[in-house]
Amino acid sequence: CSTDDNGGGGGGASASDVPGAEVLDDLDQAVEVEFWHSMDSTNGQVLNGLIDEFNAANEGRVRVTGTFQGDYDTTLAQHRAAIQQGDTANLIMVYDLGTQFMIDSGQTVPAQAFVDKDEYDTGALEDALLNYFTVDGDLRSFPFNNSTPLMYINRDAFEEAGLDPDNPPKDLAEIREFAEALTITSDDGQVEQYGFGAAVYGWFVEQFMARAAVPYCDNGNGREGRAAEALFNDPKIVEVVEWWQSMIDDGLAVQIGRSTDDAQAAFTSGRAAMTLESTGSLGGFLEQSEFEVGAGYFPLVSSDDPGGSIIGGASLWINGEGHSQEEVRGSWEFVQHLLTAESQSVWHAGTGYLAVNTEGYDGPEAQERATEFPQFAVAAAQLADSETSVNTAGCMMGVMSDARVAAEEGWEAALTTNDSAEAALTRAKESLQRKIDEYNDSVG
Ligand SMILES: O=P(O)(O)OC[C@H](O)CO
Repeated sequence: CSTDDNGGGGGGASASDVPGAEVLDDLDQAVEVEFWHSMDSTNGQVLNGLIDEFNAANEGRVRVTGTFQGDYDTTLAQHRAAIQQGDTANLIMVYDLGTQFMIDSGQTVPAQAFVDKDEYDTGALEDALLNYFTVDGDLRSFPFNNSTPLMYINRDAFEEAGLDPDNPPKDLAEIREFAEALTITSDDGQVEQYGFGAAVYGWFVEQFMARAAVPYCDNGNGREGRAAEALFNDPKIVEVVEWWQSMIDDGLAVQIGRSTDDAQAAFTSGRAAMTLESTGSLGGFLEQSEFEVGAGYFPLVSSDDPGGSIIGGASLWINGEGHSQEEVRGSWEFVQHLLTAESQSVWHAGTGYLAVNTEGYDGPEAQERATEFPQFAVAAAQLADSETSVNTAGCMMGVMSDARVAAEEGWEAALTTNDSAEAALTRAKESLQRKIDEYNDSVG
């Protein structure tokens, strides 16, 4: 989560001082490329299809082995351990929160080195994404599975409740209003369908703050200098957590906890008629739901918030340290395959992730999907509607993954103890401080 016009205050290595920055013209021997990623289920199948296609076209030259390493946190943790052991994969998918760490770690060949060497045309790549992954004027990683968060609805449930599925709720007050109509309780008092249910997921805290135009961390969201403090105990988030609590207390929302898998299951099983998730869940939702799935913009906290959303998902980093130049070249060739218009059409249509190469939207798979399911256009429209600002760029901080965990802990504590939302979030913020300080001391 970085933008060049925001200065890249977090700093880090430049394109020229990262190991392996010399990119070969071509390959003169066959190479194996180990690719660590976090895509499973529907998305994993689509990715495997793209890997197989590349391998078939490059037989005897480059062979990519993709391995699912677990969720984003787990993959990054494995990568940190691999750095210590000098045994990193050639190519790694790292989520938005790992961006600053990846830059600071100095293990990767900056994407810019490949672009410059091969005069690779980035013209078709989504501008907002290029901007997002550019720091100090250099593209640092390649966008691939990028997203914005959406409000998902069960269109059948909306129709049964007399609600218009083409107009999903836009803010917290409207979600509550809709949930009152959607919640169904049986004669014996059991809730058969909750109006709403979503995970206590720190990504949503980051997104609610962006939509309300408040920064997540200090020093211009970490872009004017290193972020030294998280700000997620902002009154806007206090309001979200209090609202969440009241939705559960009033029987309108199912209490889910921090598992996004549980939240997805609550939605696809019909237990919750509205949820919050990434556009990258759209393909899976369509596959797993027996009802018609609808999608709208991620909600505002209150109707007068300006809106905007932070780009989510992950990007691809090519490790240079400890790898031969042939492997680096092979990794780059595979990345180019993933970024073609043809691959992006398949990827977007299969998963719901943005087509990072915007020509992918014109591909046959993407066109067919768009005709059948207009929901596939919502994330791109939301991105286009988001003004680039320090808030929609997101916080740049080396311990962002710890910050997300702390925010979730504070939010969950407010839901499960007698602590007020403000007290729980403030305590969580304070518990994070030592990690921020230690990280900043370690990178100077
Ligand atoms: O579910 P994804 O891949 O869209 O990622 C969402 C968040 O950006 C992860 O930090």
